[in-house]
Amino acid sequence: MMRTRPLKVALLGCGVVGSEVARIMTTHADDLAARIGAPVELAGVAVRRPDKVREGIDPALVTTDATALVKRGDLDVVVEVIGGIEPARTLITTAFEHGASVVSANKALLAQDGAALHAAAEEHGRDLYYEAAVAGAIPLIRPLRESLAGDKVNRVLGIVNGTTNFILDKMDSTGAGYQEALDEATALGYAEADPTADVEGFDAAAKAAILAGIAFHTRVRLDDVYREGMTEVTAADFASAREMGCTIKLLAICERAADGGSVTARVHPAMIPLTHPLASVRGAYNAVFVESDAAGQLMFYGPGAGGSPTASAVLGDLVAVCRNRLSNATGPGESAYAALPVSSMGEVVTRYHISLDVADKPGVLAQVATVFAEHGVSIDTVRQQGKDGEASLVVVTHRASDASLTGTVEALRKLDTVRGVASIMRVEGE
Ligand SMILES: NC(=O)C1=CN([C@@H]2O[C@H](COP(=O)(O)OP(=O)(O)OC[C@H]3O[C@@H](n4cnc5c(N)ncnc54)[C@H](O)[C@@H]3O)[C@@H](O)[C@H]2O)C=CC1
Ligand SMILES: N[C@@H](CC=O)C(=O)O
Ligand code: NA
Repeated sequence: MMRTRPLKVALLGCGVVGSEVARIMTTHADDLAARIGAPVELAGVAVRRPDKVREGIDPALVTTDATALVKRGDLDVVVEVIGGIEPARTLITTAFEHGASVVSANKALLAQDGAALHAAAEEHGRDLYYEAAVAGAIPLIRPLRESLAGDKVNRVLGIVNGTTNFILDKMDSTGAGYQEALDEATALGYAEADPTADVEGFDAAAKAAILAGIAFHTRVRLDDVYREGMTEVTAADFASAREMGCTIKLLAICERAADGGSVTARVHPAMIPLTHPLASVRGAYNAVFVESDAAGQLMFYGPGAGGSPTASAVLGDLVAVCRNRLSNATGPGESAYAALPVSSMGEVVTRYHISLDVADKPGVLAQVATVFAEHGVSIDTVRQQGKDGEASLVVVTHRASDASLTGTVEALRKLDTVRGVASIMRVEGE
């Protein structure tokens, strides 16, 4: 039966995502009411620039005082799509204190302060939902939190940043320059307010922290995630990748150790075979593999960024949270009972593609091979190309620990015959 008193929703932030949330709340109002069992009313919209014309939003609802809005006391749900740490964190905790549940898209905040925010939600008997925070429109948080709650997840691997996938895809497929591709991603609403978060891997690392925490029922913070961005990926790297039948993607990889006693989480560019499903993820799309004991391998794929796709995830959470309000229930909170330590990057085991500039003379290959052997890193293939007394040597290893590889590279740099290490890239997905 439909309740007549509307559920009151406040929107904090009306940018790329917020404006789409407001639009869909209006255009789909009847369907949302039918699905929830009560109408949903936009009770206030906090913005930074009040003079901006916002189509479809009653100017009487607009305020620059987000704090007063969340303190009203009559709100059922606060949707936080401002981004960043403050004032978002204080606004969310204030919303809980004043009786509202919260839907957020803020991965940076959740990766840093997720535990405290979950605790605040629990203390006040309210919900904290954030499907939009990881991989945009793709349902991933809810499947991990709910659908896979009876299984044991061992690995989560994928592309979780739309901006960098868009840039890498353009560089690979059209030869576009980095800045040109980044400007386009920004204009399309994919990039963070400060795109450094995207290109330096902070955004993907925040998402990896959130995914690892939920998947492994443990606490993983942004600082626990090893991070390398994609700003150093060059056209030459793409050429090398192509010669190996690979492309380059920025991956987030969260793994449970084989003995189950610890986890790792990392973000870095990696070569993957063109035959791997992740290689064909184009533009701002994301794709994530989840591997678990009982289910085996699952793949989640879809738009990972952009106003409308992200608003879809926010609206899905809004419906879920509103339903919970009507039944005086709350959804699952934080599950961190496993309390697993997060191991350092040195313990991660994978394959490597190393490109060296070396002197083109007899014995160099043997010297280089000896260094690899001394560090216990087994070589899979070597390719050498000579040019005017110099040569480029490309070594692809078998699986080795990151610590052994780091030791190998340090020793290689000390060889007189090695002029430089042109690039080191991990090889995944084989
Ligand atoms: N754009 C995207 O594709 C996605 C964004 N997100 C997340 O959604 C959130 C919002 O992102 P966007 O909409 O892209 O950013 P945006 O920069 O377009 O929008 C944020 C809005 O908040 C406003 N704002 C800033 N401080 C405020 C304050 N104190 N009070 C009221 N309004 C304030 C800004 O003026 C701006 O209009 C961020 O946490 C972002 O990481 C998540 C998934 C995808
Ligand atoms: N900047 C982010 C937005 C979505 O999370 C991205 O590009 O993925
Ligand atoms: Na999502």
